[in-house]
Amino acid sequence: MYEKINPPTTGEKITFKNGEPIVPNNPIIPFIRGDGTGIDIWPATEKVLDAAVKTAYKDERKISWFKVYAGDEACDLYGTYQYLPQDTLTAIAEYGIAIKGPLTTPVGGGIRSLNVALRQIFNLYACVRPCRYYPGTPSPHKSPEKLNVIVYRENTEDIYVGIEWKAGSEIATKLIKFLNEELIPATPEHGKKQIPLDAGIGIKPISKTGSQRLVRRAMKHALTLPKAKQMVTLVHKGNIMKYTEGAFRDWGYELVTSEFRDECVTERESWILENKEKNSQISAEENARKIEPGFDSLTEERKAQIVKEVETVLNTIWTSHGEGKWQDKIMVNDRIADSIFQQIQTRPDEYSILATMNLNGDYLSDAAAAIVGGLGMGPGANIGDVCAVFEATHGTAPKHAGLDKINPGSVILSGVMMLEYMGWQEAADLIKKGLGDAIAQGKVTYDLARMMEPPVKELKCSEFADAIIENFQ
Ligand SMILES: NC(=O)C1=CN([C@@H]2O[C@H](COP(=O)(O)OP(=O)(O)OC[C@H]3O[C@@H](n4cnc5c(N)ncnc54)[C@H](OP(=O)(O)O)[C@@H]3O)[C@@H](O)[C@H]2O)C=CC1
Ligand SMILES: O=C(O)CCC(=O)C(=O)O
Ligand SMILES: [Mg+2]
Repeated sequence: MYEKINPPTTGEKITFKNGEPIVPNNPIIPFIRGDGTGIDIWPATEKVLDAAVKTAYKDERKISWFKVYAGDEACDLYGTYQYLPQDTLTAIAEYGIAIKGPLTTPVGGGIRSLNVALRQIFNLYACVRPCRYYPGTPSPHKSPEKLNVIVYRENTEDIYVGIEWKAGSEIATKLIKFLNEELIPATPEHGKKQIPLDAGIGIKPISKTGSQRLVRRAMKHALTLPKAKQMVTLVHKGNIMKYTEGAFRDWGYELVTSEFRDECVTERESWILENKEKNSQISAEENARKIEPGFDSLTEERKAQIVKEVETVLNTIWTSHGEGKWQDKIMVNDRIADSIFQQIQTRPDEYSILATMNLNGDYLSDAAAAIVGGLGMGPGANIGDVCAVFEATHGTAPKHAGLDKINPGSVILSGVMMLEYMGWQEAADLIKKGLGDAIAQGKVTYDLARMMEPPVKELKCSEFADAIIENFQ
C-alpha cells in the first residue's frame, strides 16, 4: 500500500463519526517534519507531546508517530519535484489526524503551496487559529491580555484556489478580451471599465456552501465558550467586493438566523430590541431611524425596507429574544476587514470568534499573533468533517533554520489543539501550564527574550521544550 514508508507496528487508527474523531488509547498519528526551521521545531514538539501524554496517562495512552514526507525532505526520498508524495496523502487519509511543520512556497513561479494543497485535498475547510495571551509574554502592546480571539478562516476557497493566469499568456489575453468585449459591456453597472491587456488575472470564488459551513463550525465553537465570549464577527470587505466578500457576510447572517435562531442575535436585531425595551411605544419608523445612520436622507424605497426589517424582527423574535433575553445569546456582528485590524488593537476585548474568508484570515491571524507575543505563539488547526491537520500559523522562517534557536511554541500549541481535539484534555492542560510557567520564569527563546524587560538570557529551541516539560509538575 505504501511505496517508501511503513506505519508503526503498534497502534490503531482514529476514525470519525458525525464529524467527530473516535480516538483509541494508542492512535497512529502521521507527522510531517517541515522545511526550514521544521528541523528544529518538530523534535522539540514531539518530545513535549510525548512527555505530556506519559505524565498525564502513564502507560495507558501513547501516540505512535508515523513519519510521512512533504516538501524538501520528500524530494530527497522520493525524487525531484516529489513534494507531496501519494504515500503521504494515503497516510493522512487513512489515519485521519496529522500534524505538520511549515512547508516552503516559492513566490512568483514554482510550485503552488503544499500547505494550501493539503487543506484542499482533504477538504479541511476551517482553519482555526486561536490567539490568546500567556502571562509574562513580552508584547509590543500595552494590554495584550485583553486579546483572546479565535480566527476561523475559510480554508478552501477565495484566491487560494490558485486559478491564475500570467500576464501576457495566451489564456490571460483571451480572457481579458472576452471580459472587455463581451462580459463587461453586458453588465451595465460596470460602465466603460476595461482591464489592461498586460494584466495577470486571478479568480476569487466565494461560495454559499463554503461560507456557510465555515460559519456553522464557528457558531458551534461559540456555543462551547463562556457566555462573555459567545460572539461571532463576520469579517469581510463587502463594501468593495459585493458579490464575494459581501455575499460571505449575507450568507453568514442567513445561516445564523436560520440554523441558530434560538441561540443567537445579530447586532442589528439587538439594537432594534433594545430600542423597544427602552421605549415600549416606539414606532417602527422611529426605531428604524435609530438603527440606520442617515435614515432621513435615504430613498423612500430604502426607508420602507428598514421599517419592514424592524417590524419583522419585532414580530418574529420579540417573544424569544426581547426583554433582555437577547443578552444571553451568541452575538453575531460583522466588521469590514480593514477596520477589524485596528479594532483588535484598540478594542481587543470586544471580539471573540472572527469568521473570515481565506485571504483576510491569513493576514489577520499573523496580526493577532503579533499582539500576544509574535509568530512563535500562534498555533492552528485545519479541520474538516473526516480529517484534521494541525500546523502553526507561521512559515519556515528559513534564516533561523538548523540553529536550534526558533520558538517551537506555535507547533507545540498546535499539538495542544490536537490533544484537545482528541479529547486528551489532561495532557493538553499540562503543556499549557508548562509553557505558561516557563514564560513566566523568563525561560524563553530569542524572539521573546529580545522583548523582555529586564533582559533575560535566551534559551535554545530544545531548551525551551525542556523548560516546558520541567514545569509539568
Ligand atoms: N503553513 C505553512 O507551512 C506556512 C508556510 N509559509 C512559507 O514559509 C516560508 C517563509 O515565509 P516568511 O514570509 O518568511 O514567514 P515566516 O512565518 O516563516 O517567518 C517570518 C518571520 O516571523 C518570525 N517567526 C516565524 N516563525 C517563528 C517562530 N516559530 N518563532 C519566532 N519567530 C518566528 C521570524 O521573525 P524574526 O526573524 O524577526 O525573528 C521570521 O523571520 C515561505 O515559503 C512561505 O510560503 C508561510 C506561512 C505558513
Ligand atoms: O502556504 C504558504 O506558503 C503560506 C500559507 C500561509 O501563509 C498560511 O496558511 O497562513
Ligand atoms: Mg499566513
